[in-house]
Amino acid sequence: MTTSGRPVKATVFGTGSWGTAFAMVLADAGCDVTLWGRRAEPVEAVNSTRTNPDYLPGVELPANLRATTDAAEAAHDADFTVLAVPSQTLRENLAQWAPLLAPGTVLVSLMKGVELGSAMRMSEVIEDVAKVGADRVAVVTGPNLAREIAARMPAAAVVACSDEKVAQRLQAACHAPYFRPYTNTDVVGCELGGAVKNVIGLAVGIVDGMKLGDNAKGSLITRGLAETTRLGLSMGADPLTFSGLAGLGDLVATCSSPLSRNHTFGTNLGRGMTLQETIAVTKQTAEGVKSCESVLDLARRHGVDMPITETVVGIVHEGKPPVVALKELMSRSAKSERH
Ligand SMILES: NC(=O)C1=CN([C@@H]2O[C@H](COP(=O)(O)OP(=O)(O)OC[C@H]3O[C@@H](n4cnc5c(N)ncnc54)[C@H](O)[C@@H]3O)[C@@H](O)[C@H]2O)C=CC1
Ligand SMILES: O=C(CO)COP(=O)(O)O
Repeated sequence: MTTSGRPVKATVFGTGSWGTAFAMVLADAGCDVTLWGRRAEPVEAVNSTRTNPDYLPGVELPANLRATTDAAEAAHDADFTVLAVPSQTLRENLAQWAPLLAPGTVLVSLMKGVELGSAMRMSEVIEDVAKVGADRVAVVTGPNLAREIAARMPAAAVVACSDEKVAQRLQAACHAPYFRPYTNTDVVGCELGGAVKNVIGLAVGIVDGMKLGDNAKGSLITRGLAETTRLGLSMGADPLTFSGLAGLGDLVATCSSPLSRNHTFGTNLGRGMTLQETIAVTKQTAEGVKSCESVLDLARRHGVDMPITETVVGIVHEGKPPVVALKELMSRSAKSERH
């Protein structure tokens, strides 16, 4: 309930896997939820059959969740405006929605990417486009594979906002029996954890596809977290964030799960599929494919060495064969683990 005595109103823009699953979490936590979709078909399916067959087949959605294609209707009066579109289209999408936003609404990013060109994190894009301060922007992240959440399997998550009180309000709004959110005020670290783990997930997928074993996987996860932490430190993040849900937690889930699109994308490449073939069989957003370039851009702007990210860019965008890329990664000059 809000202080005015009515249920918390949340709107989720994006009827993809995570947008729909998180709308379900909010509804199960007692919010009055509206889901906005650009296509009429999934919106009608949500309203008439309580399903979203394209993105969450077999999942029955709660009754206190309705969908619309009308952005003004969706945005009206929302306490929380949740954004769940691909990272690279957020700027263009939000520019259309910004004039419709409810005064005082908190904008919540579900996205795990970095904008190409500007190298901006999603919360920065939101502040820029919606012209709101950091205290009105929150991030939800952590080990939250949408299909598991939609099956109401247990998970913890992080809700991050520079204003702890806002994070606590969002925490209360999305705390469902199977979804346990923790607050954090380190927005930079939480966002970097999510965006970079998609890149490391691609690398681990490639190694899995090449059947290189679990030592290789453990090594990549650990060194992947080391380079994420290096980048985070250079950008003012709290290093502890990376050993939490937004860092290690998310990395472990993605790198072990066949449900992860980034991991699966990498596995297909590692098995020998070409980039074009892999893109053709990938029906949903695998953010790391584009964000590996913007993460590398960010690393270069901050003078940080990110060899695994660089290797992924080489394979995904420069046509480097995985065997060659791996050989180069392994033959880098010897270093201290603290580097
Ligand atoms: N699926 C998952 O398990 C999780 C995903 N995320 C993040 O959530 C974000 C959204 O991912 P998903 O919902 O999984 O993606 P998805 O691929 O399942 O859905 C994307 C949604 O965006 C819409 N869309 C695509 N292009 C668009 C455009 N140009 N304009 C407006 N809408 C457009 C699609 O119609 C769809 O509704 C990503 O940043 C992802 O990294 C975060 C945690 C879990
Ligand atoms: O971020 C995710 C889980 O927390 C989902 O990962 P994928 O985008 O790789 O499916």
